[in-house]
Amino acid sequence: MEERLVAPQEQPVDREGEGLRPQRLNDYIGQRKVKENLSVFIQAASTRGEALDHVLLYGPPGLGKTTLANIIAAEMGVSVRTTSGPAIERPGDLAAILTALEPRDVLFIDEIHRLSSATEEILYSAMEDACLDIVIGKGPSARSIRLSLPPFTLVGATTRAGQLTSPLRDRFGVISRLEFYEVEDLKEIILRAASILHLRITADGAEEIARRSRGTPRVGNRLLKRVRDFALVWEDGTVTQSIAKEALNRLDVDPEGLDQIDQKALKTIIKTFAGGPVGLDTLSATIGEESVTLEDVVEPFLLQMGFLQRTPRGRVATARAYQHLGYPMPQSRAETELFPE
Ligand SMILES: Nc1ncnc2c1ncn2[C@@H]1O[C@H](COP(=O)(O)OP(=O)(O)OP(=O)(O)O)[C@@H](O)[C@H]1O
Ligand SMILES: [Mg+2]
Repeated sequence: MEERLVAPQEQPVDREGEGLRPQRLNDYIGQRKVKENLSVFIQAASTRGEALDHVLLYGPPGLGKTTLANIIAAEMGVSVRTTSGPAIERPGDLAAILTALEPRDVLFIDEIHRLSSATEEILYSAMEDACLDIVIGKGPSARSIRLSLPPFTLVGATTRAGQLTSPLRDRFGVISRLEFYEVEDLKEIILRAASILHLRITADGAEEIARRSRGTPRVGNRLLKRVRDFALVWEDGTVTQSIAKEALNRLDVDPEGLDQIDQKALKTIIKTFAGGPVGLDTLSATIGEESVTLEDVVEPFLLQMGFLQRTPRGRVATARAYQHLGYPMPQSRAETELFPE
């Protein structure tokens, strides 16, 4: 399958815009609560000359977890060592990383829910007591030695907080959930990106792209780069609202940011399953998408936007979905929505 223009996961086109990643907390737009809290904790830890407490960042892809991890290190004035759950194959790999840290450094572990359990256990004492228990040798002659570590900050990121074990989750002092961005914040992010890329863009042009970006900065930056090409070929290069509309319609990103897969999912629920409820597996088999794709990347956004509801009996299309796609809502269903059981 061709990659979706609105997929929140990272694509090669996103990496050429590395310069767009904000470096300091002040340039990090939106997520006010998360930012304000972190800023207090960072100032307090800096004033005491201590390492910042361990921080867990969770939320859907593309909302700025990796960006924030790097910002935390920059604000603390320390180095960041980056790795990921699947990259750490053996406990020894993690031990090597930990012992090489300088005092107060940040260790960023992306996809932390994918650590092996043996590796995770090493982390427990490292996080809690800043020490490592290593077993040397095998069998009866095996012995355990304890190494002490410099104080450090673990920043963990995950899209699936539910998959974290509770002993690991409990060892984070700060747990921050990133939310989908408001249109106003995305607009600001897009204006900022345009200025870094030396693009001319109108305020309503930025807003049009923002509305279609699924609450996700990564998608916003990607759509901006696409629209830029149309602006250059069709007009004088300035991204205006009409160019943004026209370009994104052509690219099958609708006014609310839904693409063909989202539309297909909703239309199938409405037409084939009379509005639902329908189980995730049945739905994914009918539209020919994997159920993990549906659950991880299609559904969160449709739920957030109020196009879809999750009920114990399955997924249901809302009145808003009927309206957006231009289908009349059957009378019987309109009543259940007005008077839910
Ligand atoms: N608050 C923000 N302000 C401005 N730009 C942002 C913000 N958050 C994210 N971005 C932009 O979005 C891009 C994607 O963010 P990032 O890589 O941090 O997401 P992520 O949450 O780590 O995603 P994943 O779950 O896929 O790892 C960044 O390169 C940056 O350009
Ligand atoms: Mg990331």
